[in-house]
Amino acid sequence: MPAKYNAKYSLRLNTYFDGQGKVFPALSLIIMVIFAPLAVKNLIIGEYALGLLIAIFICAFLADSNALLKGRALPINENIIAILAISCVSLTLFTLGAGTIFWIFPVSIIISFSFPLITSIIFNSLLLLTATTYVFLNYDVADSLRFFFAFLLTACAVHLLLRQIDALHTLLKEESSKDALTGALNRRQLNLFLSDALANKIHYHNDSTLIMIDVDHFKQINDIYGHAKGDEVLINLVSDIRAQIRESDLLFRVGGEEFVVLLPNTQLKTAEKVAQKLRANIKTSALLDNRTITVSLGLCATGNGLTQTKWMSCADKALYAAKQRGRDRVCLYNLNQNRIEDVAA
Ligand SMILES: Nc1nc2c(ncn2[C@@H]2O[C@H](COP(=O)(O)OP(=O)(O)OP(=O)(O)O)[C@@H](O)[C@H]2O)c(=O)[nH]1
Repeated sequence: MPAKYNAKYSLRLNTYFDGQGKVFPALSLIIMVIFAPLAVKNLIIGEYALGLLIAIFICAFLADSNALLKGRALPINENIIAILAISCVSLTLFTLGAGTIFWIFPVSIIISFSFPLITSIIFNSLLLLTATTYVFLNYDVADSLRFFFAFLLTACAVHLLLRQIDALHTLLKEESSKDALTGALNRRQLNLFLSDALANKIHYHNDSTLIMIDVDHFKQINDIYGHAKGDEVLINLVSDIRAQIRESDLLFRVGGEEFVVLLPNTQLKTAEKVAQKLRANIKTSALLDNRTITVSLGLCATGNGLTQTKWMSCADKALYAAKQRGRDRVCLYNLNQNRIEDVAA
């Protein structure tokens, strides 16, 4: 996956929504409604320290939520927010008494949803320790045990639920990034990776090369052998290309019988050899019994001032030229001289 997906947001709950930052602002509204009156109440009854702590927690949470909503880095570390929340509910429990013990549960659930597993175990253990200590000091051992296991059961149930959500989320992301027929990455992914490759060129001067591949006379294959056989050819073609390229190279399906291979950190000269290898290999592969299938390929490497659209259009022009010049060949778009050249076999 491109770095874009993970870089900005470390909060678990937010990653389910692709970092759109809408979950925490909603939570902050709920926290305002619940915690603001509690802060005011404590200040009125003279519990200034607790009142102030709750007010600080609300402000910190609002600041982070606002940053998430605007797509900025968190001004206050999320671990500090969690420690503030734990301190607030624990101190409230010790100050206002057993009636406030119920707040431990929603705070624990929010922590589980927000933090990676190990961090949430640490924070929840802290919460459990302080609350059980309160019950033990004010009630008896049996009540302490009852509370301890009720909390543990809640935490385990939430954890199991989160594992399911995580698995489904991963599956959904994978499915939505791939073409259903061939399993190649889809066009949306191509746009993300192209912009990463262009950024790489701008910041680190690393070249990448785009190879556009189109099956020759594919309509004939469909017409003669049927659509199902045509599909089979596309599936075989993808596994054939995959077998020829490196792990770090990326294969996308961008149209019916049109594919793109992105070779990150690869200069044009190397890409020319890869393209010729792909062409020769596909020609000799048994993609469809008794029939030789060929492809035409268009190449374009990153250049200065290149945009995503221009990059794709130059590779497309090279592919079009390869078709025009007789198919089963590789052409490249020379950005320096703005012209299309044949790539020697
Ligand atoms: N089997 C199958 N066929 C598809 C799929 N997507 C598009 N096609 C077919 O691919 C064919 C593409 O035909 P054209 O664009 O005319 O290109 P071509 O016949 O390959 O000719 P050249 O590209 O000029 O060599 C069309 O007949 C489409 O119906 C698909 O998912 N499966």
